[in-house]
Amino acid sequence: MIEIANLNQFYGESHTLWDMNLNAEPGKITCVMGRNGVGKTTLMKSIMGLLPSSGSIKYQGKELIGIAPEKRAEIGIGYVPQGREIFSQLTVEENLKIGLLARKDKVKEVPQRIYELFPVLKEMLHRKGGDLSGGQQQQLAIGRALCTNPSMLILDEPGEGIQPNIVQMIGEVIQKLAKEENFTILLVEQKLPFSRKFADQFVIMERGRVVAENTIDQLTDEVVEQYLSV
Ligand SMILES: Nc1ncnc2c1ncn2[C@@H]1O[C@H](COP(=O)(O)OP(=O)(O)OP(=O)(O)O)[C@@H](O)[C@H]1O
Repeated sequence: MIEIANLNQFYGESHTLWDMNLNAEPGKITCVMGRNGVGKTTLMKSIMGLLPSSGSIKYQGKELIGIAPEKRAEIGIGYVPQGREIFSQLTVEENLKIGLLARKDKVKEVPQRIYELFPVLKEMLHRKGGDLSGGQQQQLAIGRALCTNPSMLILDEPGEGIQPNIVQMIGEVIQKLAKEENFTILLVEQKLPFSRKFADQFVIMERGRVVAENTIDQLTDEVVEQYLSV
């Protein structure tokens, strides 16, 4: 369980997150939505400690504010950033092994489970990250995050710029992690069909604040019209 309370974040003088409160539970997919520029990515980066913020972010009861990003990975939070951030000159295997560096247990080999979830990564193990398609890179970014041995995944727009069948497959993998392995999943996703199909809960942001949250069946056309239509 992640519990965010009174979270504030500033870019210099610019106040971006305002007293944000948000909880995400294990076994569930919580989808953060909102129009462009409302602070979704800023929230994800703040949770990972990549941006300074104040307030409280507790994961499994442990306070994360003041803890370095690499320690947050050690505590069990895996991060799949917007734009994937694959190392294009490194091979698929080398990219995956970067995830292993965050582990305390000194595991040196990529767990087979990653290749079961994403068979294409095994097929392309010795290819350069930069040679992969967008969909393959997204699978690699998720695989690399899973190599840190997390119990929670944060994904920032995993479906962005990816062909629909791969987006679907990624949704199914995330759902499997939540339902079968009790992962806490917090993801930013703009696409309504994806959220409605895979999420359990939604949270809508506007100008750095949470303005609506509920179970996904309550994401009605009226709510969409009010907060998400452009
Ligand atoms: N490095 C930065 N320095 C200053 N302001 C920033 C910086 N990054 C983002 N912002 C501003 O903070 C606000 C929130 O941006 P953020 O990227 O978190 O929004 P978002 O909801 O993720 O948007 P999108 O859907 O376009 O990805 C925006 O007004 C943006 O211009």
